[in-house]
Amino acid sequence: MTAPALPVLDISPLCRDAPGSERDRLARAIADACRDSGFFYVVGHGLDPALLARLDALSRRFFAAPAADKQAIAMRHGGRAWRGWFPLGDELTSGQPDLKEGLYFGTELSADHPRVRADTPLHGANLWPAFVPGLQPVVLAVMARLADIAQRLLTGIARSLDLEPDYFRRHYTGEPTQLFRIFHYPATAREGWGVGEHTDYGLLTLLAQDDAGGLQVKTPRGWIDAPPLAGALVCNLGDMLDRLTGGFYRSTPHRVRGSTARDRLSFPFFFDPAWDAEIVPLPRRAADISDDAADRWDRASVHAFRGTYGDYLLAKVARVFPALHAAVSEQT
Ligand SMILES: O=C(O)CCC(=O)C(=O)O
Ligand SMILES: [Fe+2]
Repeated sequence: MTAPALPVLDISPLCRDAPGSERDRLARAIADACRDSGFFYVVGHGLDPALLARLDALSRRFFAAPAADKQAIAMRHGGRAWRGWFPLGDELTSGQPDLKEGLYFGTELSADHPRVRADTPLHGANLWPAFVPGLQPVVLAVMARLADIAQRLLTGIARSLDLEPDYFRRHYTGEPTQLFRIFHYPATAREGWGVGEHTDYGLLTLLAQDDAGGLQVKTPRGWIDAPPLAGALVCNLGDMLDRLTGGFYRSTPHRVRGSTARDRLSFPFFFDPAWDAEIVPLPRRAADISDDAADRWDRASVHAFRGTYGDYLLAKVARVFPALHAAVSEQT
């Protein structure tokens, strides 16, 4: 395997009681990575490889099942919670059908949670496939671990911006919005993208991937591959860090090649601000907002956005799943 072009950061100083000097050194490396491409690998994160291997095996069992079985948990059954399975071609990340199928999960909320009772979109219970009973505990365990890693990583990002380490947790991620997806890119002779060019919507994405490869990142030096690196997670910044920092840190466009020779599985986890958090620039970043709407993949300025993270996310979801969004909106 050739050495990856993206930096590899050992975040273990954030996961144990490391001396301040070690954390400062890591914060400087985080700042460099965030100022450059906004994509980096993390190691020393403590996610148990055996747990990931189990997730991989169970996911393969799910996707290998006939479509009729998978239909039992199709996203339309998830209603406004936006959970469940969607088939190949249903998601339009950048206006074109992606060559992937997938499972959507989020924070597990029961029917008596106030936001579920209020019919808040994207809130509710997950849908679990009865024919892969082991998936539920494994997905929930992986999500809990990734949330802890993301929260710690945000303390490093805060330090890299000269903020108090718990700045993000205090202001944005005390009650984070968390989305977890399992994507299957079947080997196909069809022309197209596995996922079209886009930026992620929230704060941080942590991605585990199998060894097939296909993820590509738009760096200041052009498109490069982000190949799998054993034991590492890929981390990238989302639109909300771009918005909060006035463009000092950017959400970086990326895409996934359509799989040709073999299938690919990936496991992105999105760690985002609280649903009702108002997203305004950080105190010392408001003065020098640099807008890049003209260069962005969707020509939409993240800096012109006003409102809560929930508003932002919902508008994005409506664009990538227009048919489902229309159907779900009609039910209300
Ligand atoms: O599958 C991947 O490697 C990336 C997926 C992705 O970019 C996303 O879901 O936002
Ligand atoms: Fe993405």
